[in-house]
Amino acid sequence: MSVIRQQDFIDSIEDALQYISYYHPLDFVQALEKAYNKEQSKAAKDAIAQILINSRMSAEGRRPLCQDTGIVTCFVKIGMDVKWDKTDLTVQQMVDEGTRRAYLNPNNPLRASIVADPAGSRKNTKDNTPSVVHIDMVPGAEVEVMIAAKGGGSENKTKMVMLNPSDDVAEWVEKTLPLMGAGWCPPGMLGIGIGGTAEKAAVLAKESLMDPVDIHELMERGAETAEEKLRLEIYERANKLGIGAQGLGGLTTVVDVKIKTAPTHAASKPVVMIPNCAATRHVHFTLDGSGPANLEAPKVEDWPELTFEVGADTRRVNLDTLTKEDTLDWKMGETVLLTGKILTGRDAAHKRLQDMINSGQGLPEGVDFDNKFIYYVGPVDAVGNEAVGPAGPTTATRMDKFTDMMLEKTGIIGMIGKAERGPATVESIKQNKSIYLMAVGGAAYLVSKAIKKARVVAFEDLGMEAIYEFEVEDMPVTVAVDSDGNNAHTAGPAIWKAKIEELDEKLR
Ligand SMILES: O=C(O)C[C@H](O)C(=O)O
Repeated sequence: MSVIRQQDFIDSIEDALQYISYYHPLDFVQALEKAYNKEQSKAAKDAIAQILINSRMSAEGRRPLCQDTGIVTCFVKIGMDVKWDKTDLTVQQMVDEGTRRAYLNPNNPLRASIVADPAGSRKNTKDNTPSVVHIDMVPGAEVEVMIAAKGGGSENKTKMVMLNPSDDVAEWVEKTLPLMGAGWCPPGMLGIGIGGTAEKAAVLAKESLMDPVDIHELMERGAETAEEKLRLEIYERANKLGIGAQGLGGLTTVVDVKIKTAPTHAASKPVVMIPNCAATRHVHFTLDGSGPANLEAPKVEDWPELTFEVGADTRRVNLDTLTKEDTLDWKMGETVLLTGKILTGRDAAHKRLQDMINSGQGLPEGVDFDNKFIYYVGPVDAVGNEAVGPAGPTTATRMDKFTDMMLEKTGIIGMIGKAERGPATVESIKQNKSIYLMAVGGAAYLVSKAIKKARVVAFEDLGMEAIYEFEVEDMPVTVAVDSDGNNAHTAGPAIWKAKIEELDEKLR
């Protein structure tokens, strides 16, 4: 029997969430470094470089890797021989208390992303609670915790299917992965749950993502079980799709595939696939009654030292004098350095803008989109002398439904975000002679260094979803859809899928 102090548990949760906000797991860094060294697609290699540079900067600066500091997801395995020193708080309440403290930490505040009343008012709870807690009673006298901060962009791409018993899981993954686009910020991991019931498969998929990256070890020793064989097959088929980093086309889409299974009904084969993004964050600790968890800081020397430099001939633009005509010769794939003012806005702000425009109220006071770019972002609050905290792009695809309105009614020149736009939006960008630029998702701390000033101009009550004005200096972006409708997110993967087939042919 061991006695676990509630305070030790809460302190450990708080420490763990702070820790994973700025330390990528080292196994993931090493997997990304391998992918970087192997990558032949320039766009994908540059994106991985930015993710790795960002990762090192976050570890050094102890600031979040990504502006989306996630929804807390916690697996707690409680030994049957454990006794708590007090019983006033439930395990859910203890995890929530640790979460609250971690997210409101004044030295490294994390972004509060959780909204209550999801089908109604969607009001931010302001402290990132409640967390999602899975509790298991297990043999023993310890409490084992696996905790993650899961980004919304990758969670949104979860897929579930009830296959027929004889259906092939690898085939389903190969068919489904391209439909998930790039909003999950590849390269990352795929967690796959097979069996049980529908909800059991989802929990298995999520739990599988808590394991370290070890696919290369598996390749070396060879598969021994059906699950291991399937992991290798899916890893190979997924990477042959050519989706690549940020969906720009390239050799590495996934750095590992994890599978967990459970016995299921003879009539069923439930399968859930959950991707983990480039900002994969999780840690594992055990409490035995001797005090809180002691999470050792990794050595920053273990991160690769990379540089990302744009070419001397890169287009530099002054946003404060830019017009739509100036952007007409910007070409898909080109890097552009932005200096000047941009306005931000994401899901909740777009919805409110739409309501205001439709009701005849027009734009809120102080908001003038004329000849401006809108940046889809929800930043972390600033500390010290930062203008703003980590502020990487959010998934632009979610804003597709508002794009006609923004292009036709507000005077914006174009948009900045991450991931692909749908076919109708690409067509609308072409018709309106607009442009869509992308920044690298998962390089949020690096991106924030280009933001020199920030102020809220409207919708302050929306928290991180308010409309901000940012003043940026040499903010690097890539033209993802140009004014002729050329689209990097369809062209890149198609080119790299064909190149990978060619490379395979040569190796045969
Ligand atoms: O909420 C965000 O900032 C980003 C989100 O995780 C996304 O990837 O779209």
